[in-house]
Amino acid sequence: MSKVTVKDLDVKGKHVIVRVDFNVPHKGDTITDDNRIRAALPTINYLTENGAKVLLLSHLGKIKTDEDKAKNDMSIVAKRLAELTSAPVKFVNATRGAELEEAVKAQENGSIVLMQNTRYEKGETKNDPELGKYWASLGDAFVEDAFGSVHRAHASTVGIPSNMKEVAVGFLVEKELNVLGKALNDPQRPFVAILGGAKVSDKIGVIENLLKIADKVLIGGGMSYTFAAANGGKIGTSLLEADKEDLAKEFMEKGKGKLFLPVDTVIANDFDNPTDIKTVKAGEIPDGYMGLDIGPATVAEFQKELAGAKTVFWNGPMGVFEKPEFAKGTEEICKTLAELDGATTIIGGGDSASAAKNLGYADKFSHISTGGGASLEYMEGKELPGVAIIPEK
Ligand SMILES: Nc1ncnc2c1ncn2[C@@H]1O[C@H](COP(=O)(O)OP(=O)(O)O)[C@@H](O)[C@H]1O
Ligand SMILES: O=C(OP(=O)(O)O)[C@H](O)COP(=O)(O)O
Repeated sequence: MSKVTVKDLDVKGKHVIVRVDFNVPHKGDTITDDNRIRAALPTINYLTENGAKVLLLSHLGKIKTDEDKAKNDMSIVAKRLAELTSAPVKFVNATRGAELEEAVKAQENGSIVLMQNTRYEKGETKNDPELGKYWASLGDAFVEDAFGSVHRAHASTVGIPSNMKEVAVGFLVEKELNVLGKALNDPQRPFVAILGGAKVSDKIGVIENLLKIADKVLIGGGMSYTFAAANGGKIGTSLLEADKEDLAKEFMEKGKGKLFLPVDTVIANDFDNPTDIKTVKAGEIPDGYMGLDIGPATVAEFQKELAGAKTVFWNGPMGVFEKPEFAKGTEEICKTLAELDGATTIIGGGDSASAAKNLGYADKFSHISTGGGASLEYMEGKELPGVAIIPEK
């Protein structure tokens, strides 16, 4: 079974609304990573080259105050998009009303209108039925290509397609579903998952599901200390979610033989100003010290478990990789994955994707998802509302 795709639509001369994820990191007016804009280009260019009149919708940032609005003006994305595509791009500083409607009406075949930030509308994140219906009225067809946002049931991701007949996924969503879907439903084995990051509570669903599906689950990062504590280890002032210790115990019980935890850890006396850094065995952290990275013995152990893997899914750094003193574990794991022979290697967005990019290994991975939250929810086995709303062929 596969979803209706943009290729199944007759788009010539039609107004096609495309929900993209242009939620790009930016400092002031400068976009610091334009990957999400580039990732949407195959769909955008296909549509313009085939004579569609394209209306692009996206959110940018989280909008609570007027200051948030000013900081997340979509016009900065319009400028970058115009540099990346040969189709004409018109930015409309409105999310509804005459200016937007007239700009859409005046479109020539093969042109693009990019609307202001969808979250300038309060009804967007509430999936206000009136808003979804109104946006749907601006087009003849709808294409869902915002993979990073398909776990959100918002007016632009779910409201619009619920009000339209001609709906499809774009090439980016199609590719993400193919790669992640293969790992989840029919992985080449051995399938090894590496999970890190700060908190167990953010990763409960994914640990649970991957313990069922993967052959091995390797756990590092801040969340590994809750497991160490649950094992009766000493963890000093490391990150601890005491209310998740029982769950960690349950995971260790269920995952016997396939769940691997750090055997050593890099510790420091202070997070902000570490003056004493050393490596100790896991569960033997002295009082007043905190664990901030996996140690070299853990790297070696994880490398052993990764040897021969045919599918790898990685989400979450192994330590506080933003600080060079505690980045080694994440760097070594990233390098190991980049060098794995004949394996499908997938990064589930977020900080692990930034780490791979910063280290210059991005092109060594089979797939780096454009969605952090979305890829995690998918790997948890959850239904993604923005995908569910698009029919199967
Ligand atoms: N041992 C640790 N102690 C404190 N924070 C940690 C530790 N290991 C990793 N982190 C932090 O976890 C954060 C990333 O976690 P998370 O958001 O769950 O990952 P991702 O974005 O890849 O899903 C990073 O900011 C990193 O510094
Ligand atoms: O950046 C995003 O999510 P991600 O950081 O989980 O990849 C998406 O654009 C969704 O944004 P949101 O979490 O504000 O709804």
